[in-house]
Formats: sequence, structure tokens, C-alpha cells
Amino acid sequence: MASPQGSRAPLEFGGPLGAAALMLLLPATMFHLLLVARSGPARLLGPPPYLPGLQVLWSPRMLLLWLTWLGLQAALYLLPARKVAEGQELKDKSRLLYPINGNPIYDFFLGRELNPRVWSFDFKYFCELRPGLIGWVLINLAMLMQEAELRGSPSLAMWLVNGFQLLYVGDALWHEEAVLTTMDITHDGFGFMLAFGDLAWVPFTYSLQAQFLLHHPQPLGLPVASVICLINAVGYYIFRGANSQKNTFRKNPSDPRVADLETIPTATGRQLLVSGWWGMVRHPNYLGDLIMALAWSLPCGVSHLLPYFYLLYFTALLVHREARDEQQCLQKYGLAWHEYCRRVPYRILPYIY
Ligand SMILES: NC(=O)C1=CN([C@@H]2O[C@H](COP(=O)(O)OP(=O)(O)OC[C@H]3O[C@@H](n4cnc5c(N)ncnc54)[C@H](OP(=O)(O)O)[C@@H]3O)[C@@H](O)[C@H]2O)C=CC1
Ligand SMILES: CC(C)CCC[C@@H](C)[C@H]1CC=C2C3=C(CC[C@@]21C)[C@@]1(C)CC[C@H](O)C(C)(C)[C@@H]1CC3
Repeated sequence: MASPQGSRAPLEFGGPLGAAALMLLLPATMFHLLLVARSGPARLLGPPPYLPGLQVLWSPRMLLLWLTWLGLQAALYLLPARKVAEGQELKDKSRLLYPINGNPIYDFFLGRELNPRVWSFDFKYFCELRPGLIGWVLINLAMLMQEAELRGSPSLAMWLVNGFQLLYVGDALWHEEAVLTTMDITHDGFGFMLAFGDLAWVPFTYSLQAQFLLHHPQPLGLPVASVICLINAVGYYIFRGANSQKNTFRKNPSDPRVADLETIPTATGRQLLVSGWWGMVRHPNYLGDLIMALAWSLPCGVSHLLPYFYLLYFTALLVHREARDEQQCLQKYGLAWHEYCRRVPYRILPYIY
């Protein structure tokens, strides 16, 4: 097993200070969001309506439920009838690097182990896709059912949020293999960021719109709903088109679906696409993802900022992620990457950013 960073790799996320601040801020933000979502004013920036006591936060029954959920997912993950796919080659083929003076806070946040496994059970891969993503859909569904119980039937806004996010999660599971080339799997260790991100942040904050709708019903007419569906469809079309084009190209550059695209050769022998989706901006998949994020918030109306939290957080996450990826690509491809940036000057939003 390899360390995700070499001993001289530059520190990311603001180093140990940034990592320490994030480990305090993220759980606090998550609790804040959950508390304000069920309060009357639902103010994203206001103080929480009340602070729950320890006896409310600690419930052996909930812990048992959560462990059962993880156990069930782990059992399904271990089922023998599945496709086995090869992951990316490790960066340091010949030698593992173990920095002697590792920084404990930074390492705890980002994780020291790139691929922690017990036999064939890969903790990071398992957590990235299954318990959190499916848990997110289940929480959404619970909100929908509770709304039906409270108000006789689920609202149109609730149906849209559930439908859009179900499509997103279904897509991730359908294209499961593609997750192997994401930077979480190839570059980041399995530390607090991904463990907390996958198991708590995703199910509880990504379902915020559905939670908000349960407590703050929003009227939504068919014409507006149709426009929102169209926005989600455009976002999904770009997101899926861009991701599939790159994955197809990386698997087999002579595949007829991508063979005609223009490319730049790199010193590593790999090529970079400069036409098609990847000739429009350097991260077309992020653009599609952001458009979908907007469509997930719109059914919640414009009276509150809270349902737009995901869009705001996600924009920050993707801008930061883009910068990290840029750094990694510059290291991998050097001059060829500069040439790509010259040919495709915009990062995420054409003519703007
Ligand atoms: N919902 C959520 O919370 C999140 C969703 N996402 C989504 O996950 C998906 C994956 O994102 P992510 O892992 O960040 O990165 P990408 O899928 O964008 O992959 C980046 C890698 O693609 C390759 N690449 C870049 N440009 C080109 C090109 N022109 N031609 C060919 N290959 C190229 C490079 O790797 P190489 O050359 O080595 O192949 C680069 O490191 C995205 O759709 C993103 O929106 C991401 C984070 C959070
Ligand atoms: C807690 C922190 C603020 C940030 C944690 C970030 C993580 C929640 C995200 C990092 C990359 C992710 C991806 C997905 C979910 C969120 C995390 C784990 C993803 C599985 C969502 C579904 C997509 O289709 C995908 C492309 C498979 C995503 C891969 C990256």
C-alpha cells in the first residue's frame, strides 16, 4: 500500500491548519444545516434555532441502525457475482515513499493510505459509492414518504428533487467503474475528508433540499417545473457526455466514438483531447454537474438561501478541485498541458472562468 503523497509533495487544503479547521468546520456545518432546515425561518446564515443536548445526539439505536446499514452494504459489496476491474497504476511503480516526519493532523485529514484494503475489501472504493450515495437516496425517499403522510401526497417539488438526485446516484452506480479514475481513488488517501465526506456529508447534506421541502412546502406550477426539468436534462447531458467521452478515450483511443477527435500528444505516451466536450472548456463535466446542482435547488423556490447551499458548496469544491487537478496534470504532462491550456483557455464556464 502506498502513501498518497510523496515526502516532498506540496501540502493541499491549507496544510495542517486548513485540515484542522476543516475537521471542526465540516461536522459543525452539517449539524447547523440539519438544525436550520427544520426551523421556521430556515436561515442559512443565522444562528441555529436551538442546540440539541447530548442525550438527543447519542442514541444506541441509531448507532446500531447505522452499523447495520454499513454491514448490509459491506455484505452486498462482497457478493461474489461482480465484475472485476483494474484500477490505475500507482504513481511510484518501483518504490513506496514513507515520509518520516509526516504531519499527523494533515495526514489524518487527507489519509495516509491510498488504497486501504483487508483482503479484497477496498474501504475507500466501498465508501465512495455505496453507503453514502444510496443512503442519500433513502433519506430523500423518507422525506417524500413523510410528506405524503403529512399532506396527503408528495409535492411536485419533492418529486423533482427525488427524481433528479435518483438519476444522479443511479448514473454513478451504473458507471461504477469510472470512479476508479477520479482523483479521490487515484490521488487522495482515505482519511477524515473522504470517510466523513462519503459516510456523513453526502447522505445528510446532499439530501438538504428534500429535508427543506418537507418542512417548507413550495408551490410549483407545471410550466416552471418543465423549465427546471430542462435545466437538469441539459446539465446531465453535458455531465454524462463529457465523462463518457473521456472514459471511452482513455480506455481505447481508437474507439470509433472518439477516434475522430483532435488530440495533443504528451511525453507520457497518453494524449489529451482538444476537441469535443474537452475542447469546449477544460472541465466540461464540472459544468454539467453544476447545472444539475442548480436544477436541484430551484424546486425549493427563491425564498431561502438554504436549499442553495449545495450549489454554493459544490461551486467552491469544484473550483478547488479543478485547481488541484490542474496542478497534477501540469506535473504529469508539463509542456503538453500548457499547450492544452493555450488551446482551451477556459476552465469550467466558457468565456467566463
Ligand atoms: N457530486 C459531487 O460531490 C462530486 C462530483 N464530482 C464529479 O466527479 C466527476 C469526476 O471528477 P474528477 O475526478 O474531479 O475529475 P475528471 O473526471 O475531470 O478527471 C480529471 C482527469 O481527466 C484527465 N483529463 C483532463 N483533461 C483531459 C483531456 N483534455 N483529455 C483527456 N483526459 C483529460 C486527466 O487525467 P489522466 O490524463 O490521467 O486521465 C485529469 O487528471 C466529475 O463529473 C465531477 O463533476 C466530483 C467531485 C464531487
Ligand atoms: C467533506 C468535504 C467538504 C468534501 C468531501 C468531498 C466528497 C463528499 C466528494 C469528493 C468527490 C466525490 C465524488 C462523488 C461524491 C462526493 C465525493 C465523495 C461521486 C461519487 C458522486 C457521484 C458521481 O457520479 C461521481 C462522479 C461518481 C462522484 C465521484 C466524486
